[in-house]
Amino acid sequence: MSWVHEHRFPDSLALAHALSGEIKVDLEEAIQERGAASLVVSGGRTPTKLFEQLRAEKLDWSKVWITLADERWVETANPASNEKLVRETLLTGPAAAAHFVGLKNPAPAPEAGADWATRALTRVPHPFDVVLLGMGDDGHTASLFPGSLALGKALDRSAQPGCVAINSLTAPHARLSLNLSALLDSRRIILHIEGESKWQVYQRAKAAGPVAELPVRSVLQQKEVPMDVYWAP
Ligand SMILES: O=C(O)[C@H](O)[C@@H](O)[C@H](O)[C@H](O)COP(=O)(O)O
Repeated sequence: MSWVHEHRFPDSLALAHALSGEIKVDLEEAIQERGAASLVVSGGRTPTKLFEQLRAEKLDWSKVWITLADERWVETANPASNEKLVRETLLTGPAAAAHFVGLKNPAPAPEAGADWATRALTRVPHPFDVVLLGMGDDGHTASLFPGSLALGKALDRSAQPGCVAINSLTAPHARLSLNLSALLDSRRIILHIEGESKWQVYQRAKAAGPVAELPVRSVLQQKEVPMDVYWAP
């Protein structure tokens, strides 16, 4: 699958150093060419080391816009909040100067908050310069979960880029996710996964099969946006 470039590292720190430098170059080039840069990040445990490296990178963060690939519908003070994770681990140090656009809003549920979040997303320069995705052992990425009733709507490539309320059958919290059209409204997608079990899921996802079974296939099988996979054991 020549469209996807794989990068394997001996450990997560080596990956974080390399990927941080890669993203820095992308953001600097965007600022140089268009006067602004945009980065979409995912939550979860995997990106913490990367965020700790990235926040210290020397670039004009005041010209960088950052948003989320998905959000759990909890208060932003809740430990499960992706916004909380990003504010505490990425938007500090030099990167504190970046502009952050969160997805959580006062709506009582993501279904009621989706339109607001979609409008908020338009404040982030797009096509997004870098979209950083994670993956679960069930093959979800962002909050595109297998078995979710809203998965078909979220994967509809004819839909306008935006946010979709989506609930997982297994993961906690109601969620809001960028739909596939929004994720592909980008110049580069990077899938950052760590651990042997995720590497095995990724190998399955690379093989042909239904996207609904392993929704990460929706970004692995597309040929619109260059894609890299960064992996460490
Ligand atoms: O809100 C989230 O949880 C993330 O956006 C989600 O897509 C994450 O990337 C995967 O669930 C992997 O999470 P871990 O890095 O914790 O394994």
